[in-house]
Amino acid sequence: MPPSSKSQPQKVIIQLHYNDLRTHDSPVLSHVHSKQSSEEGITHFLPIYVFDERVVALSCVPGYEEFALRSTSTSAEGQAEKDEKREKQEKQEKEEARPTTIRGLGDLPRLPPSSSSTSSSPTSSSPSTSSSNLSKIPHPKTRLGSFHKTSRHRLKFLTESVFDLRQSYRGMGGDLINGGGGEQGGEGDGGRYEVTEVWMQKEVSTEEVHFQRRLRAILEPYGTVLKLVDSKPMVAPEDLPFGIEDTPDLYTSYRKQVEGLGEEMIRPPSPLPDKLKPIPRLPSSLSKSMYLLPENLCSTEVFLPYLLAPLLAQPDLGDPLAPIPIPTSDSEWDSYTSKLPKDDPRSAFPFVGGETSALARLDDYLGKYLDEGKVLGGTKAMGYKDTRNGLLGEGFSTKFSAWLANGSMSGRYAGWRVGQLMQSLANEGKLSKHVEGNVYWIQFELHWRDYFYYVSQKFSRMRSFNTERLRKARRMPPDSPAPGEAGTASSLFNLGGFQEVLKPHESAKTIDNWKPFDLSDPEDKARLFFQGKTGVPFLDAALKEISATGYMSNRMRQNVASYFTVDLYIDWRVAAEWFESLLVDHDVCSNSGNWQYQASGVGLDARASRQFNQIKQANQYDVGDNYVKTWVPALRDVDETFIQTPWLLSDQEKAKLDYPSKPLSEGPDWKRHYRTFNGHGGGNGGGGGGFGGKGRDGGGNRGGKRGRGGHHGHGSGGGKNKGKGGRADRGNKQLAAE
Ligand SMILES: Cc1cc2nc3c(=O)[nH]c(=O)nc-3n(C[C@H](O)[C@H](O)[C@H](O)COP(=O)(O)OP(=O)(O)OC[C@H]3O[C@@H](n4cnc5c(N)ncnc54)[C@H](O)[C@@H]3O)c2cc1C
Repeated sequence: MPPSSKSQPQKVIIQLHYNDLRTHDSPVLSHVHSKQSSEEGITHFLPIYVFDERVVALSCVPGYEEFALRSTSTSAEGQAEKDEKREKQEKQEKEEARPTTIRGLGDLPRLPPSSSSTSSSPTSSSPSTSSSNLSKIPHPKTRLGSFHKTSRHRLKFLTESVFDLRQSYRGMGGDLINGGGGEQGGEGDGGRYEVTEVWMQKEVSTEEVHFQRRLRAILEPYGTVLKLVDSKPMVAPEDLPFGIEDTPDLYTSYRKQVEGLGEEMIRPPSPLPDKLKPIPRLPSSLSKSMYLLPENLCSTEVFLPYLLAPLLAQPDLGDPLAPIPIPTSDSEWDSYTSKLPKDDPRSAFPFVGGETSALARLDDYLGKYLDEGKVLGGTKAMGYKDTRNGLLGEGFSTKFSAWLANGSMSGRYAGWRVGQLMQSLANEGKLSKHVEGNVYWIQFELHWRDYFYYVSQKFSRMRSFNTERLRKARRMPPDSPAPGEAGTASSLFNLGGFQEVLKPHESAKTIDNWKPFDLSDPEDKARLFFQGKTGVPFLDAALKEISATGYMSNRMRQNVASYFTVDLYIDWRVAAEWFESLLVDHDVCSNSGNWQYQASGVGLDARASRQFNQIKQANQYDVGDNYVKTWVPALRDVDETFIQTPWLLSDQEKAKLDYPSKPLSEGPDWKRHYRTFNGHGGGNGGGGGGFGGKGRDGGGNRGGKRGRGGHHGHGSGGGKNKGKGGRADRGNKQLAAE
């Protein structure tokens, strides 16, 4: 039983949400509401979400500027003064707090070991309108390319996810972050609170790891323990058949070993408690150490415009929007919402953020889960592998990635639901080999997500051991900063990537070959790439799509990454940063891991080169050239013979188009796939393949483009192209299978 005496402290567990914006399959909720936790006397549960100023531009958020400037000056004061203040603060906390939702921003609150609160201190909600003050708040940008850390697309998805989480908690009788008073704050009135534990999802990238270390140190003097829970992957680390440091370097070995776990591979999801433990009252002084978001700002509709304003004033390279100035008066703010960009109707990702929509998508794609091994529907999943290489519309792949990335969908739950669908189909006698291959492939892809998560950890750990070897390999003085990037502990962001750790001497030989970039130069190839001006319509379509929507299919991510890293051979990290900024589903391990994988000699790819033949890919996957027509309207009326290769048009015809006259780089094997080509084996599929041929990925796109203006392309191949095709083609086939 929870302690009832007023002199006894009430024990609180805090969950600090980050990339785990859900209540379903939450190990923290299960723990807090377990018998063990009740026996330990845990009486209250406080979930908090912190909009992180390192990744989200907060300069226009009402009241934040004042808070940030005040806390900067406070942090310069001496520790003794701080302690004195805190003592005073604790005394003050004899007052009662009004229900207020908190978003902590900036430094975490210094949580007093015990406190009770009685007074209200609502945060000002009038928007900050002075543009001179706004410049005092740092704007989060990426390191190499200086892109917004979080683009408008992900910001919207994130904000929707946070407020949806709040609704989920409210639906269960709780609240995200807090509410004192009323029904929720009634318990523990006049008592004292002891925060025994703070729980967070374990994060593995450098900045987050540093943050969690700092948090642990802040909490320690108060006797509060930071607990990290590894709730991101589909397969739990403790179930892996190897230690993280022994994670196989190659994906296929990783997957095969993990699949060897059989039925034990994916644990069932954590149960949801019927009723939540109450939230404690907040000390009124909290508003001094933590920015509290007032109730009236707690909706996407109201809050998002303040987050978007700094971004919309300075659109990044490639963004089709014209700049929208930051309002400078109350009346300008009043009309600001009407100027905000609408969602692009061409988007393949037309979804809103949050676990409500995540769970709806799971049902839509994997069927409605009724009971153990009983699932209703699941038609989309039954055609997953056949359609996953599509380019247009929401139906061609699961689209789980954005929810998985911010944790509003659990990876374990998604994988487990795939298993339930297979079980249900087997029970009903509907699991043909073909259907099984399709449904299973979703788990196959989810393993890629886990794999990048685990290898990122493995190599980050190895890297610190190998620093000396790396220094030697690159002939650097022993006391010089670690090779790669100063200040990073992870191999995810180093130019030499995982290979620099695995084979430092070989890596050192090629590392200086990567071409630099200068995004301020209008002719710079990286700049033109980000603007969607490569001159290759198939690629430009994808580059324009990601800028306009924050999403790009897996097929196109591979193509554009191959072009940037192999054909253009520009420092892959700046493109990875551009993706980081834009993607609604940005995930640090999947993004950098995949970029490294595409960049020759950097990632964990057994192949020496992964060069895609962009023309062959366009012929095979851009069914009816609709992808190019959708995203590059300037080429909509170009004849199908030239729409994928407009540089082959006459100068006169080219001059009529608002489109680059030639590609930034033309691939070595492209010509034989040009639709103007009258030689052997042209058209789709190249030598021996033909329209995707027997390639394992062909699926929904297979046979999509037939009989183009009398050009070849039914894949009979011939002459020197007959047979297996070039190295790049073999790479494509392998990739398509993955
Ligand atoms: C250069 C590059 C950058 C990428 N950056 C990201 C990223 O930041 N975040 C991200 O989630 N994925 C990334 N991917 C992987 C993949 O492209 C996306 O996961 C996928 O396109 C998302 O759409 P979906 O959910 O419909 O995928 P589906 O085809 O339906 O796949 C189901 C799930 O499997 C996982 N998955 C599939 N392919 C991969 C892969 N190659 N690597 C890791 N996980 C995978 C994802 O969680 C995905 O949601 C990247 C791929 C490339 C080539």
